[in-house]
Amino acid sequence: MLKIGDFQFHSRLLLGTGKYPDFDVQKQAVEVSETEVLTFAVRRMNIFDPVQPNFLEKIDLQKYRFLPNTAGAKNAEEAVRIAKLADASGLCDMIKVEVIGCDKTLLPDPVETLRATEMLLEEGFTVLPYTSDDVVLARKLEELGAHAIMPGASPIGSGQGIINPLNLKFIIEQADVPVIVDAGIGSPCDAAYAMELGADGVLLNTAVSGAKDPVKMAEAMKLAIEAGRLGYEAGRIGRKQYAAASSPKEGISVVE
Ligand SMILES: CC(=O)[C@@H](O)[C@H](O)COP(=O)(O)O
Repeated sequence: MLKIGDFQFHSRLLLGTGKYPDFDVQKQAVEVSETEVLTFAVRRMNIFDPVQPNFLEKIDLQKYRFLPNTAGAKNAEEAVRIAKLADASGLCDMIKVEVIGCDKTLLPDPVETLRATEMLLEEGFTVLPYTSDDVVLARKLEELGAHAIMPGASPIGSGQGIINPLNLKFIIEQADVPVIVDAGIGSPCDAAYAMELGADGVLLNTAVSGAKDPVKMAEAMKLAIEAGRLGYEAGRIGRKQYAAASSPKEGISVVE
């Protein structure tokens, strides 16, 4: 079970809703992924305009928890404003703090992310900050009271996978709240790797929505996250420099 604040989930996959070829493919991908948490950028979703087509019309709203993000915010005050807008829409169970500090890399602004997290916690939100893979910043976010920490694997939409597994491992080891690896996942092996490192979940979007077959990829991601988690729980073997025979001869009398 993945526990974030007051919520509990069977699925450890948090799925983004942007950039699908069309709403029908998106609906199928969401269903096949078995995700229980959908995330979307408040600025992109037509939550207040009933005339505009909206993906949310296609799905059973009761089946999901919503994690809107504050994409577009350049500072903490803007993030809080966007979060309140999301809250007013009724589609905000938790809020993902996303304060981008660099337009080229879309990496988060650490100072404003910290401030926004503090302000939103004071407002009573369940807060999941998207952060870089900075170990100290992750600890500070947790100390503030963040309900989960979401370090990036690599830049949003880059599909580069996990660039710094060591930092992710450090963040996971020190955290007492869930660690959700967010952004940059390119393929199922990246998602499985994140889970094998001990992550509690994975948030991804582009790897599914941009795949040649988003529905198949959604299923692949689901399976990869399950496999990675199982592998983590099973405990992998240690790495050795040299070979160790799979069928040891010790203790067996061999007739030559
Ligand atoms: C949808 C969302 O929240 C994205 O900002 C998120 O970070 C996913 O990134 P990828 O598209 O790289 O999976």
